[in-house]
Amino acid sequence: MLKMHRSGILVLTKHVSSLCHGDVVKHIVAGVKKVVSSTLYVHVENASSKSNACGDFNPNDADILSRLLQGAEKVDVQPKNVPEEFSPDVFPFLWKFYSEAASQCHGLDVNILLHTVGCKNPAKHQLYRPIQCIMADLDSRSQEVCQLLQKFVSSNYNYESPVDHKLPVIEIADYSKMDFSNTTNSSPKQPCNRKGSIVLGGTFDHVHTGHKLLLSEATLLADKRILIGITDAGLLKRKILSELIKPWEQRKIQVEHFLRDIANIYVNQPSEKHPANSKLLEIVQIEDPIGPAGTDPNLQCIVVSKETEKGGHVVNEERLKNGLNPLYVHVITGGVLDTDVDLSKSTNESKVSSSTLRFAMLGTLLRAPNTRTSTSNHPEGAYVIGLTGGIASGKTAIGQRLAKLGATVIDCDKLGHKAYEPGTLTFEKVVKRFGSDIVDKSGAINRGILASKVFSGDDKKTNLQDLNHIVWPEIERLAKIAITETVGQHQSQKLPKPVCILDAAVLLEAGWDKFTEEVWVSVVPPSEAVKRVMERDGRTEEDAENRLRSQITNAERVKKAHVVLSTLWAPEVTQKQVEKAWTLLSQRMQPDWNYTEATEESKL
Ligand SMILES: CC(=O)SCCNC(=O)CCNC(=O)[C@H](O)C(C)(C)COP(=O)(O)OP(=O)(O)OC[C@H]1O[C@@H](n2cnc3c(N)ncnc32)[C@H](O)[C@@H]1OP(=O)(O)O
Repeated sequence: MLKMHRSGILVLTKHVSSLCHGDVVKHIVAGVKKVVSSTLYVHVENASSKSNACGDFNPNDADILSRLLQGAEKVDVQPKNVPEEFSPDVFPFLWKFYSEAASQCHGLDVNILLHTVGCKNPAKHQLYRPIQCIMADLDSRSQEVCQLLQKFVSSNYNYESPVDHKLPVIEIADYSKMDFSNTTNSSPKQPCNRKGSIVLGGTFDHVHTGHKLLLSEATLLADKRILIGITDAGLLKRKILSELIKPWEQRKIQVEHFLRDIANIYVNQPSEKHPANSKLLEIVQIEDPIGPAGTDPNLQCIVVSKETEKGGHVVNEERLKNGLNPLYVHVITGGVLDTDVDLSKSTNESKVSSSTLRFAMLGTLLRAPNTRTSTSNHPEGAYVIGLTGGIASGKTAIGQRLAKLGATVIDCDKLGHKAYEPGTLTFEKVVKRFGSDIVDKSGAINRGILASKVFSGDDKKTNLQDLNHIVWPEIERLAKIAITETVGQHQSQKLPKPVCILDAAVLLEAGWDKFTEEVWVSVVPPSEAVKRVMERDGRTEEDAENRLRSQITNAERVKKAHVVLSTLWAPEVTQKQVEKAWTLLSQRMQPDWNYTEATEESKL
């Protein structure tokens, strides 16, 4: 059985055209899967457009490597980073490798290195993440091959390694068992030429396989400059689960890190000194779908996916209007990019797109649970989860599902009603503040009348603030009593620590997150919430919107959420999310659970 490593570099010596053949990539990825779990770098040695130096396979691996090393050792005497044409098979290879890895190796972050592709005598390249082993398509039983590979990797890359001895070498592809017939005499293809300065755009929420392909092909086609427009939050409001889209700055950094890792690029001003033939990367914020692609005269090519090809033509129409040359539209091989898929019909999380990745985040832990502080006035003996969300976001349905799984749900809306029952001090305070016209014939507060004072009219804001100010402390007191009673019952029956769900619509506005271990937020789009309030409570659209506006937004809630759930789809989809959230919660309630270790593991 092979030892698993967190990270490694795979050296592929066979020519890309042969690597693209049949199931070769599939076999290679299956081999990699047994060796690395977290980060993989892939070095493609032979991507030249000329006939491949080592591709018509020489059975003597050491010979191949010696030749590679001769190249590596000559770096000081030869000019570095000399551009050359590369084989068009690089594109299908990238697509095959990235998509095969996405389907076989869940959680493996693959980075196919491109600084050698289309470049003679590349300079030593910096790998930004440590590597623990070398994998190759060469026979690692030979000590000579292993030593040469170790030398090859150390002379071509700067990297950190957590192992203090030489990196272990593992063979992952035995070509002798693969069929390469038909690969050598295929008709010659046109080599790939650089297309000048390249532009591309997108949301780049989670850099997934589709984005990696888009960014890789753009990098290969660029000769001097890559301009990337990343969408600003305003453009994203209509996307599915838009609240879960990462902030712009974070999305920019992810794109930049990926490109710095795989290619010879720089991000500061061109006047400064940079390695020969490195490419300038510019990332800008775009507030409309066209961005600078429509106005920058120094661009030659736009890189798009099949799904966004139309956008490329829209850009060209805009350029023509602006008196600029149209761009060459390069459509990448395969890939699914930022299209919002219909998750109500398909809950298949394996299809890679940003929306499916956001969907997969539902129910998972997004940040470390709160730690108790001496000032948090935290109820003892229970694991308290604040369940919140906008009006009609489905909190009650989620609470009921959690109750079936074993949680104790404390309904704070109901406690709110109890708080000002006749005869209580809170009743007197509310009536004193809002007038006796809110008291109905039975002597109880008429919530409909009270609601009209706090959700509509000129004074609604102050009125709501005052009502909250009077009622929240009492609801908090009643909620804490309910938690203490639950703890008492569990202790007397020798049951494990209870999970108490504090179902509270305005938990965050009230600042009650300070005495919870976690905040779980239920989100539905505002339009859906309004529709539900009209149907559920028989309210007018205006009334429903007023209530919604009196609360904070989904995005504000998600910023403080540990777990996000959504009842937007069929009940069974909600059930799956809740079960996932509950299972993960049970794991983190174990005494030996550790956030740092768990998040490291979940990256595997
Ligand atoms: C910190 C907390 O979350 S405690 C729980 C919420 N309760 C409070 O804040 C107490 C003040 N609220 C109240 O007294 C009542 O809700 C009233 C008088 C405003 C309205 O009463 P009713 O019309 O019967 O509404 P009800 O209490 O059933 O609540 C209906 C919706 O109003 C919203 N709502 C309730 N209180 C508030 C508030 N203080 N601010 C904004 N929205 C509120 C909720 O979103 C709730 O819908 P949801 O359960 O789908 O989320």
